[in-house]
Amino acid sequence: MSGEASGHDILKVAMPKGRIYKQASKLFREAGLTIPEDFDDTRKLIIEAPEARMVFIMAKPVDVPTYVEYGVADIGIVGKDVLMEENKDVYELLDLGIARCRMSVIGLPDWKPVINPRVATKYPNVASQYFREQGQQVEVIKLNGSIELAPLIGLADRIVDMVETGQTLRENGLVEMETIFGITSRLIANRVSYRMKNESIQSLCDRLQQMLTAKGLV
Ligand SMILES: Nc1ncnc2c1ncn2[C@@H]1O[C@H](COP(=O)(O)OP(=O)(O)OP(=O)(O)O)[C@@H](O)[C@H]1O
Ligand SMILES: O=P(O)(O)OC[C@H]1O[C@H](OP(=O)(O)OP(=O)(O)O)[C@H](O)[C@@H]1O
Repeated sequence: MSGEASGHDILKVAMPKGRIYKQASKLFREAGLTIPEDFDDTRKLIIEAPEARMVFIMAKPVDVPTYVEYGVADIGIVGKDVLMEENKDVYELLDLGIARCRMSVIGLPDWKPVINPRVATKYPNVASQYFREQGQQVEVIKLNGSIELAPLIGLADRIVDMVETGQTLRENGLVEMETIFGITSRLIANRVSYRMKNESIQSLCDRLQQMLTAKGLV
């Protein structure tokens, strides 16, 4: 029987450490999966959930598509922002409706157009593509966090970053100029795993989808 697709395959799931994973584990539990009690507090990086027939791999969010593309994880949970930036060869299966925010162009309220403006961002591919499509030539500067600092201290004219409540913008006197796209977390799958473990992956998708629909989340 080995290698055959069945509804009982163990799924290796890449989970993003940080702000998404408590929301994701809540979703899994609401879909009826048994996730270990200490899951939300542990520092372990590989966590077995035998009753759910899953093994969780606790990854840095931006690395989730890499684990899934290489097949060391069958499926993963990741923000649309990371999917757009990383452009990996994975299937996007489901919109989980969690960690909702948006990718925007942000600047100081008195911003004036300049030739070849500098744009700071954690998402250089997203920013380059956006400004290219707008027909604007910009210099993109990659930062890894506290992106809102860049226009405040003169490193960049504008930034491309995520906005959720708008609190970070308000507290730093910045304004949202344009929204590029909306963001939620997605369930993704490795292409081979999706074929080989189709029944297990499809059954998980169905359970999650039913629960999300019942809760009106997507
Ligand atoms: N303010 C926010 N509101 C809602 N969702 C957000 C917000 N910021 C980020 N996200 C979503 O959560 C994902 C993970 O964000 P998080 O801040 O945990 O990761 P990270 O900053 O990449 O991790 P690390 O801190 O380890 O570098 C993002 O890819 C995005 O989809
Ligand atoms: O609209 P808000 O609710 O204020 O949320 C938006 C902020 O959240 C994220 O930052 P994060 O907390 O990940 O910090 P970092 O960019 O410094 O890593 C994002 O980069 C914004 O700065």
